Amino acid sequence: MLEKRTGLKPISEAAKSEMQNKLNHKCKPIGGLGKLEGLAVKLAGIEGTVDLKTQKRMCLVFAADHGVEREGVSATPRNVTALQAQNMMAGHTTVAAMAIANHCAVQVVDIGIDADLNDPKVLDRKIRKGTTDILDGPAMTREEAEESIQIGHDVAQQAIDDGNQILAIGELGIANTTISSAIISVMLNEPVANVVGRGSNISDKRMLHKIDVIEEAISKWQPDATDPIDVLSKVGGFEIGGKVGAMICAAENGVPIIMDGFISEAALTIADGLYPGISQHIIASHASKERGTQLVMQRYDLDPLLELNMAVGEGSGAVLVLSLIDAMQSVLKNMNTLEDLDVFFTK
Ligand SMILES: Cc1cc2ncn([C@H]3O[C@H](COP(=O)(O)O)[C@@H](O)[C@H]3O)c2cc1C
Ligand SMILES: O=C(O)c1cccnc1
Repeated sequence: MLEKRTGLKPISEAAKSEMQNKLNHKCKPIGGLGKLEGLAVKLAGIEGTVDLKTQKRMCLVFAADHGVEREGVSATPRNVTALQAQNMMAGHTTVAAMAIANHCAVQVVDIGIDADLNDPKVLDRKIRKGTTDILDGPAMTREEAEESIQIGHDVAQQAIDDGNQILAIGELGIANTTISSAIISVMLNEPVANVVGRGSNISDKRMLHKIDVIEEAISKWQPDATDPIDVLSKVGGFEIGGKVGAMICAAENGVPIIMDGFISEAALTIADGLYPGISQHIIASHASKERGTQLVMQRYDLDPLLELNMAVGEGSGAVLVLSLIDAMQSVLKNMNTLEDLDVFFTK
């Protein structure tokens, strides 16, 4: 199913230089808006126009459970995934609260929660009730890995067809910083200890155990870094596949997609393995507190806009970037140009 895709919409170099030119003519020092100028230029390149379309936005939150939670790698048990999924659609989690402040809709997608939710607000695209414990077997079959990507693609396409002009992606899944570390370690060929972090705030002792668990799983199943679906199936998670599919779909449609923290980083390594260069279509929001973040950003030539020391996930960092995008829209619309005011630089 992956081979049949049409390909990513090319980045418009013309729109990028037109946007930079526009910003250079605003009545401010050249480059004065720093990374915010890069953000506007990148958005123009993705959308293929300087008339940015950003008003209608949605955060897609892929939620799933993980067999490896049984190994004691997290600060809470797995039932928090289901609890937070419903709490989120009621408007009361971190990303839900921040989305309200940023005029962003939130849609939770149950792609593998280990519970019967029966909540009409949660989109039911469950593959199965959580992955296999990666110490007992591969997390999922190859078919399930492909299905997870297809679901993410379908859900993102629906969001775009419904008129959303910009997407943010988040997740829920107790133990998903463990599997994200495994994926990043394999895809970047980095020792596990260089990428792993404290997730939802675990102790030193638990973190050492987390490293052991990941190393054991990688050595047991030998995921092949040249085959991203193999990596996703052996040490991945359903919500990561969902994010991969959403990234691919957005890039095909020329719709900007804002990644969140560490779990998005793991998804990016898989998406880039399938579509090299896809990071040009993706906005990096914040630098997650997890250790591997800098390695991922460097590898894919990304420069996160925010450094807030956050470790929540859910899409919280991605949604915060919407306020920066709104600020740039206002700059583009309301600021005078140098010519309007007869200002010239002498340097
Ligand atoms: C109360 C609570 C709310 C959360 N919201 C997001 N996460 C985040 O933490 C989890 C990943 O961390 P780990 O790999 O350490 O389990 C995911 O559910 C992620 O969304 C939460 C975690 C907790 C505990
Ligand atoms: O960086 C993240 O995305 C993250 C960190 C801790 C817990 N959940 C997510």
